[in-house]
Amino acid sequence: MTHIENLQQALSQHASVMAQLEPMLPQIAEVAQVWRDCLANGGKILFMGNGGSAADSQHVAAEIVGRYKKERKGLPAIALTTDTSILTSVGNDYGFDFIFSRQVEALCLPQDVVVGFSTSGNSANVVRAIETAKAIGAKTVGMTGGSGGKLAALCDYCLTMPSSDTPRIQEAHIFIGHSLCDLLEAD
Ligand SMILES: O=C(CO)[C@@H](O)[C@H](O)[C@H](O)[C@H](O)COP(=O)(O)O
Ligand SMILES: [Zn+2]
Repeated sequence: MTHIENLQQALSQHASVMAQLEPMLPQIAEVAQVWRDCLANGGKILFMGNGGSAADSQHVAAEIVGRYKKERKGLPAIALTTDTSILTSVGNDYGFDFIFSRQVEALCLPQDVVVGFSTSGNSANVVRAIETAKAIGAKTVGMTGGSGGKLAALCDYCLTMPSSDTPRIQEAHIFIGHSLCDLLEAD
């Protein structure tokens, strides 16, 4: 396969995944309403994920605290992926599987929403943090791919992308992240 053919294949797989999101639009709108209700009731939204999904967590949290498109007041959202002192101390003292759950234990309130990005749906640190959020009584949202993994069964809401290819799943995740921010700012 030439390099151009390689790129054409990726582009066509990306387009196919995006086209298959259409039936999920009601589910995406439902999650947007959960986010809107949370923020209207004084809650905050916590995000987490590993690797590219850590970047997605920070990206979406930044749209909420800053702005997506509309001039408005800042809204409360935190990416649990950014504080290297917390990540290294909890990782070092308790283990990598606890880097998010410990922060959920410390920061999450029942009126909050906790969002886990995991293309496999099986990253142990995300799964454990979602379990902690549920125990607190917060609403939980999984952003996954493939079969949805463990998060699909665990989360109150799970948006599972119709692909098993990590980059294609992540590209769909950020489209949905932007769409949710769009609906957060809608009248
Ligand atoms: O961005 C990518 C691949 O596109 C990687 O950094 C990827 O996020 C990492 O391998 C993650 O550790 C995968 O974890 P997960 O999505 O299965 O939870
Ligand atoms: Zn990636």
